[in-house]
Amino acid sequence: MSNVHVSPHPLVAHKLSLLRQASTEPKKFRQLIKELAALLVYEATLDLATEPVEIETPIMRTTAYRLQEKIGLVPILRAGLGMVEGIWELMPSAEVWHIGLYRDERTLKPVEYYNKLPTEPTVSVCLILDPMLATGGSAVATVDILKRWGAKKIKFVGLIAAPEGIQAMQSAHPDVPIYVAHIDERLNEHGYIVPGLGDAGDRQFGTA
Ligand SMILES: O=P(O)(O)OC[C@H]1O[C@H](OP(=O)(O)OP(=O)(O)O)[C@H](O)[C@@H]1O
Ligand SMILES: O=c1cc[nH]c(=O)[nH]1
Ligand SMILES: [Mg+2]
Repeated sequence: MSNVHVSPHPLVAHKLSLLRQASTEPKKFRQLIKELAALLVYEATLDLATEPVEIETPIMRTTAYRLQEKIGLVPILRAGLGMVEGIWELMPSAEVWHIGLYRDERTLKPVEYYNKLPTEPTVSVCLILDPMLATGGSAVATVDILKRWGAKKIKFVGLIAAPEGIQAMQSAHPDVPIYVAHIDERLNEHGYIVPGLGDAGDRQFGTA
């Protein structure tokens, strides 16, 4: 589990408790996803490389540090979309590359329906965004796509994971660190995370 990071932050726990509640309506749900994504990405980017840059403050010339790496945000449609905005506010120069996958309700296997990655990787770090890591099928498929594309450094940033999803990611892609707010108990017979929060896409987009 050394590559799995569960946020220790009390604000994350607090906001997650609000997000889980069935009574939280879509507008509030979207706001919480945005805020949680920003808090989690702070933890997921602690090891990004910086480089020195000479700058002029109003007082004197000095050496400051700027990000050296080009970051790509890769939201898995639909539910991952809600995580983009909060992170983009912190990293406005990040590129956003969408991957469209839905989980077949019967087989629980991911079905790809959208991929508009350019032919060559344009970023040095890819942050996959998806609130839910359930069986792990969607996350594993997205890492497969990004690795085939040529991405070298990939991280997964989510909100709630099931032990089954962590296990699947770690056996398929042990090199990809996982950042989440919480690891829940298990999956139910429909592949939903228990206790979870229900369907993250439906709850954001009001389609339940
Ligand atoms: O780990 P897995 O078992 O693959 O499940 C997780 C996936 O399921 C949800 O997407 P869903 O298929 O509901 O699509 P949606 O975001 O369009 O609602 C979720 O946002 C993940 O992408
Ligand atoms: O609990 C789950 C599992 C998959 N997708 C969701 O949105 N929620
Ligand atoms: Mg869904």
